[in-house]
Amino acid sequence: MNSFYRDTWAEIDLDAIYHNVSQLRNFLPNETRILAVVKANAYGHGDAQVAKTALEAGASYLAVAFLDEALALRKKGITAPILVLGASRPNDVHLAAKHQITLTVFQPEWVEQAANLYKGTERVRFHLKMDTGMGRLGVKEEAETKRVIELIDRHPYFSLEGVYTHFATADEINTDYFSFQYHRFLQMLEWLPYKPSLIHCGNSATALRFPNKVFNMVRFGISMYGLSPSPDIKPYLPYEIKEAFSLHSRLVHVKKLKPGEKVSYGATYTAETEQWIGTVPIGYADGWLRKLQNFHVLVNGKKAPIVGRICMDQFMVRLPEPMPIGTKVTLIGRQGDEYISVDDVAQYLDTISYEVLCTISYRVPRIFFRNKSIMEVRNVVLNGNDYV
Ligand SMILES: Cc1ncc(COP(=O)(O)O)c(CNc2conc2O)c1O
Repeated sequence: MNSFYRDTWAEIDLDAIYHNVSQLRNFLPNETRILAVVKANAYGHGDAQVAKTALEAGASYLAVAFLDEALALRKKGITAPILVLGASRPNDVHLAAKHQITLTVFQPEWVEQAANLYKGTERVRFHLKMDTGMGRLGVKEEAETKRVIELIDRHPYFSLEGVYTHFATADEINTDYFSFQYHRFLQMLEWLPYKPSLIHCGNSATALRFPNKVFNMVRFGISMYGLSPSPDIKPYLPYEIKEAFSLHSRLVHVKKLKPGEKVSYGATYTAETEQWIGTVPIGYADGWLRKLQNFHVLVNGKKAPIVGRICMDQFMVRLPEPMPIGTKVTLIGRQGDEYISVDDVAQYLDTISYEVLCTISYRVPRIFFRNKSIMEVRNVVLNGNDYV
């Protein structure tokens, strides 16, 4: 088990991941498959570890953003089907074939180029992306849709396994645009000369709010990590989900400031009274962003304000009382009766939980807990990303 040499770490509760996926498994009809979205290092939680846990809990498909992420999972021994949700290059189709990775298609020209370039005899699976109103990727017209399918079917080793769309507003209270996209999807599905085996449209919000509108597979992301797709729909979630991510550090320096003394770059903070200041070894290069100045962390179960500018690798807090070096600091998570959620950090930053999670950088080692005990430590700084 490799270690780390700065007292800052993230804790990933894989039991929470297992709980969230198995709850969805019980919530959905038995025939509806669960695809676990593990792109962006599983939203910062650890791609292979989350993938394995989600598969144990009932997921049967995985999804990533681009081909490199899929190849990385294969290198780490993941053999389950993987869908690349984003664009890929026609000349990389041989890699998808070799590693049994499913690609998203949405341009006739792409399929034509891939068919001309691919000389292998291994099967390549595709999911056709339909743009029903997300305005990002996908076919929009009947002619291009039929052309893509015709070109796939014409190739001896290409096969259309799935068709899908993505909703722009499934996490909003108002469902007008959601309904517009859903009905557009129904219309566009009528263009297909046949129904592929997998039809999917639902992200977490759709799966949890409209389980009867997901066809036969859901793409489960944010709520697998225990977070509501948005604060607005949190009261309407059908069952309890558990946050899997927490972030911790330890005080490395404690000092008493006299009135008038300053803290950090720009000397923007001035002690008005005699007070105790602690230094915490995590900064914006770890994804703990400068805009979090004046937010708070937890020390000895109490809130401690972040004072002065956040530095690249450290920040300072005003302590409620003198504390020893090594005192645990919780930036996201629980101490006693106090809790700082990913959503609290997102709200303070005027962003969303997804971005907070994905921003905690590779510099922060991840400690993985399963059955409430440490199963591994992943330190990318020291061991690179190939560490399994
Ligand atoms: C195509 C697609 N399907 C499913 C999901 C999972 O959604 P969920 O995490 O809400 O369950 C995403 C998330 N994609 C993004 C989430 O934030 N920005 C994105 O591009 C996605 O892009």
